[in-house]
Amino acid sequence: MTQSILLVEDDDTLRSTVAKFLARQGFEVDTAADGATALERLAARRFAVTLLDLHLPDMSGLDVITRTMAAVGDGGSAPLFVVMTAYPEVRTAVASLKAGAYDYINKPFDLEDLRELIRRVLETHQLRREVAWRRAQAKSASTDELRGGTAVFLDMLETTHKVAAAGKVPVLIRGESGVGKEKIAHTIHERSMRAGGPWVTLNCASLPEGLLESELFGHERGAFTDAKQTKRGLLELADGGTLFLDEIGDLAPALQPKLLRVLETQRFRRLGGQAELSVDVRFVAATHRDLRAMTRDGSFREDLYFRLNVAAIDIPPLRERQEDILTLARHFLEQVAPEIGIEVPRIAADVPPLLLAYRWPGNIRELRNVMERAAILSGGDTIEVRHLPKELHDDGEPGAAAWPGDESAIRPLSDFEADYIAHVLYLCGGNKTQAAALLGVTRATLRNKLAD
Ligand SMILES: Nc1ncnc2c1ncn2[C@@H]1O[C@H](COP(=O)(O)OP(=O)(O)OP(=O)(O)O)[C@@H](O)[C@H]1O
Repeated sequence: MTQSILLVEDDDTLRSTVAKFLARQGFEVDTAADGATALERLAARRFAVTLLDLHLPDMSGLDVITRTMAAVGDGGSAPLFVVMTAYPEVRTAVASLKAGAYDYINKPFDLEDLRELIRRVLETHQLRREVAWRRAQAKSASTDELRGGTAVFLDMLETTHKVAAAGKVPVLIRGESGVGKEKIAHTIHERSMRAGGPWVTLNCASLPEGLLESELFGHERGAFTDAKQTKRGLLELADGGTLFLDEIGDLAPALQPKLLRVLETQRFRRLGGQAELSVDVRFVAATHRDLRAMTRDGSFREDLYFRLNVAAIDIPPLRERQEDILTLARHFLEQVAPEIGIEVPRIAADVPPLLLAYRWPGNIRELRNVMERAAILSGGDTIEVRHLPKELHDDGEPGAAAWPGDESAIRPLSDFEADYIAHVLYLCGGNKTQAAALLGVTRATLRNKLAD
């Protein structure tokens, strides 16, 4: 792949000599003779390396670095600056390294030395990305592992790992609500060579069309009434990394061709902007909808569907991988117990059959909620049937049989109280002070009731 270099130098002779030399080395070279042009070029596209003179007619090279770094922000991937400085200016060189430059070379320099420096900078940068990638891989394997051991799940995981390694190929993840689409998407990012780059997410159903568009593409100052400042869109923030588009089936028809264009060209314009910006982004989309059917009724563009669907991953619903239910249930108990300050509860023998028989319409997210609620209610002891929500007793009919039909089924009042306390605690994310306030009791009373 041809690598691009931006050369910022106001001395015409030096600029043209270095530019020609670098072009002969096989680099694609772009030039700027002042700071303002350099900033424009840097905002418009990514360069493998930017060679920067510190003395520019309109600003110092240091300003160029500082402003670019500020515009990139924490999440973005910063350009690699190599500063060109006259020999007595070592202190300025040090200042530019502090500001974010990668390396520097003293003027006058030998062109061969420059070539060697650029080679080294590119190599080190690549190595750093790889180290970040390996670290992220090791971390994701140890701390936030995906749980599941059924054949369908392992198959799906194998596809995920293959897809992760497949360069920039767009991925479409399909599955019911709560099956783990976002988690799989994140796994793809973490197991890819982009792991060291940004991970950015956008829920296409979360914002009205206009806001979503400016969120994605960014806007120039004055693009619309409220656009007081130029804003970089998520596409720019995801440069060098992965952009996760959740609920892609909800993307407004007007935005579909715009997204298609970015997918195809990796180029776009900010709202109200003239300049074409280019990015290096991998797209991973997810949906619980049947996009194929949506292309037939015209609500989703067929070309966009085919473009997204280059690699597809189907996550099976939880009820189709029953053996994973108990593994996940235990996993969530182990996860939540230290968070709410209890021992990991045991599970009574009559609970697993109910967990297995239930259809889990909300899939893994619902299972996690049920187990967290039950853990709170159990107080760290044993999780019993009464700690499970009603839906699990009479599958899928919440509210039905709320009151017992005959005397033998009547439960003590304290059971209902305990259920209700658990529910409120659950709503408060386990925060006892908040739950006590809502229930109109003191924290001590709540603690006693939980201990009963
Ligand atoms: N294999 C798994 N092992 C452990 N936890 C999982 C697994 N899959 C999903 N989860 C957890 O289940 C919850 C739901 O997952 P996630 O948000 O990825 O689902 P989703 O399909 O994207 O949901 P939605 O359709 O609502 O956006 C999260 O808390 C996630 O951490």
